[in-house]
Parts: sequence; C-alpha cells; structure tokens
Amino acid sequence: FLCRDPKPTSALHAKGRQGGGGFGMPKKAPKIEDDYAIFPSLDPNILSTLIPSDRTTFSSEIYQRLDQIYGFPDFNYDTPASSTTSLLQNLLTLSESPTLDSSSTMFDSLPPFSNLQVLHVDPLVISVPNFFTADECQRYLALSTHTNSLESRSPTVGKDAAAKAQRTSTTWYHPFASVPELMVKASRLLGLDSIDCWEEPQTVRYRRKEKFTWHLDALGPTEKQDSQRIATLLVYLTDMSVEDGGATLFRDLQDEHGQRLAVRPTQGTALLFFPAAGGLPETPYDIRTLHCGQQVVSGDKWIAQLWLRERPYVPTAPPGNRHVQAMTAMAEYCRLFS
Ligand SMILES: O=C(O)CCC(=O)C(=O)O
Ligand SMILES: [Fe+2]
Repeated sequence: FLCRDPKPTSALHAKGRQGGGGFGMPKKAPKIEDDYAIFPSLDPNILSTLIPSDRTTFSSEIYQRLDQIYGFPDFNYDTPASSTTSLLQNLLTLSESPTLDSSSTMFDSLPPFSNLQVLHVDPLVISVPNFFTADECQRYLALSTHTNSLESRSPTVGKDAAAKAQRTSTTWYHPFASVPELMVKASRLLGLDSIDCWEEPQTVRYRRKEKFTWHLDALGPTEKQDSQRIATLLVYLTDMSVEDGGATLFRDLQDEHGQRLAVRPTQGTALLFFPAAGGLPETPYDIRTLHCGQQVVSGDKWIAQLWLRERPYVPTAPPGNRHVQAMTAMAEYCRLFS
C-alpha cells in the first residue's frame, strides 16, 4: 500500500480530469463581485467547529489530528536511528509523536522539517518555513521556461479551462523527474513511502492584477473523480509584501488576532492544508478550507504546487510524464543527506 489511508471521503466514482483549482468552478463565469455568491456563508453549526491556532508549535494533539482526521500517521516523523539528538530528546520526540512506524524509506534520509507553524487547528493549516532554499526557488522559477514543461495559460488554454472564470494566472506542468527536491521533500513531510499519489507538479505565475478567486481544492461530485485530493501543498517562490498583494486567504478561518487568515508569500515557505477530510459529515470535501489567491498589486507572485490524491494517480501532463521516471533523480538527491 503506497498512499496514506485517508478517512473515507464518501463515494466519488467515475473518471475525469481537473487541473488546478478544484470544486467550486461555476458553469457560468461569475462577475468578480459575485465571488461570494458561489459559496454561501457557513452554517452556524459548521462555524462552531472551527478551532483557530494560538500559534504554539507542534503538539501531540496536532500529530494525532494528522493521523486520525487526515490519515498521515508518519507526518514529518523523526526516525530515532537517524537522529543525532540525545536519548532524552529522542524520548521527548517519541512521546510527542503518538504513532510510530519503524519502516523507513528513501525519503527518511532527509532530516525532518523544523519550526513548523500551526496556522489553524481545525481545519489544520500548517506552514513550513525554509521548505525550499533560495536556490531551489530560483531553479523552480527557471524551470517554467523549460521545454519539458507544459505551459497552460489560464484562462485561455489547456487544463485549467474549467477554472477559467476564476483563475487568471499561468500554470506550468513539470515532469516529476525535473523536480526531485519537491517530490522528496513533500513526501518526507507527509510521511509517504512513494510519490505515486501526487498529481503533476505545477508552477504558477500571477502577474499584476492576476488572482485566483474563492474555491475549494477538493474535487466535487460533478467532477466525477475516482480519487479525491487529500492534501494541498504550495511553496511560495517569491516574497510579497502586504502592499504587493497575492496572499493566500482563507475566507472563514481566523488567525490568532481574530483576523481572516491571510498567508503572505515568503520565499521558500510551504503552506499545507487538507481540502477533503473533515468538514461536513457525509461530504467529500472540507468546505471550511475555502480560499483564494488574492489579486497581485505589484511584482510577480510565483508558487510551486502539488496535490496529493487518495490513490495512485495517472499523470497526463506533460505528455509521457510518469512518477517512476523521477526515481533516479530522487535517489541522487537523497544521497546528499545520507
Ligand atoms: O495562489 C495562491 O495563493 C493559492 C493558489 C490556490 O489556491 C490553488 O491553486 O488552488
Ligand atoms: Fe486552491
């Protein structure tokens, strides 16, 4: 079994393909001012389930949520054997990490990520500072002009067609083999033992005035997917000041000051959330994770993006892209750490 076993996300059967975006793409183009009309306000019963973060660091409660609600028992798991910390520190780590899995994978040669921030507790939203180095950010930016990557200029071309009413940005689809660091780090963070459930890696550029309006990343019933998106990982490749715009906003979540949760792009920081687990009972998506990419006011905003499916995923872009083609490059990258 390669992918994590998420909580049941109800029966979503049949086929289909949706790049970018996810559930919430209306049939007709909404006017900008109608953004909110697509998604009614949350019911008070649902609002009462929200738990903001007090911005304390990771706790056993958070590991438990990752395991029990979201289905990631090995999240950022610190293998004691590979750790250089003292016995006492190991014991402390173990007591913080309720589920132990002794199986180790190629990805475990990387050290666990540190300084993870809990931006929201329920639904869980996590940020990972320094997920990418500045060099990696530069390389990922440069990749988008690479001939091996497929450019999809929203709203006019390609796979984001269904999202054209909402997204005005440019997406590039990369071969897995071109982005070994991203595949290894993302899998390491979530405690996966293979990359087979990841969708095609993408980079997105938003120029001035471009944005992505309110949406859910989870795939909706009308999109007839056979395997739901269970995690969204995006890495900010550029810094944006508050004045530059381009923050990732969560409509219904609040930060520790009671303000709408707004994640300002910081180069190298990853943002992780789970669009399909939790939320309404019997509903295959977490409506509380409604979010948007705020309009860019100045500068270019670049992000790298990955979505994890609940079952192995068959990539379709760029043509011929296969997970297995990344094995050599990933092994080479992992060797740097062993
Ligand atoms: O650009 C952002 O900040 C968010 C992007 C996003 O939500 C998406 O592509 O699904
Ligand atoms: Fe999204």
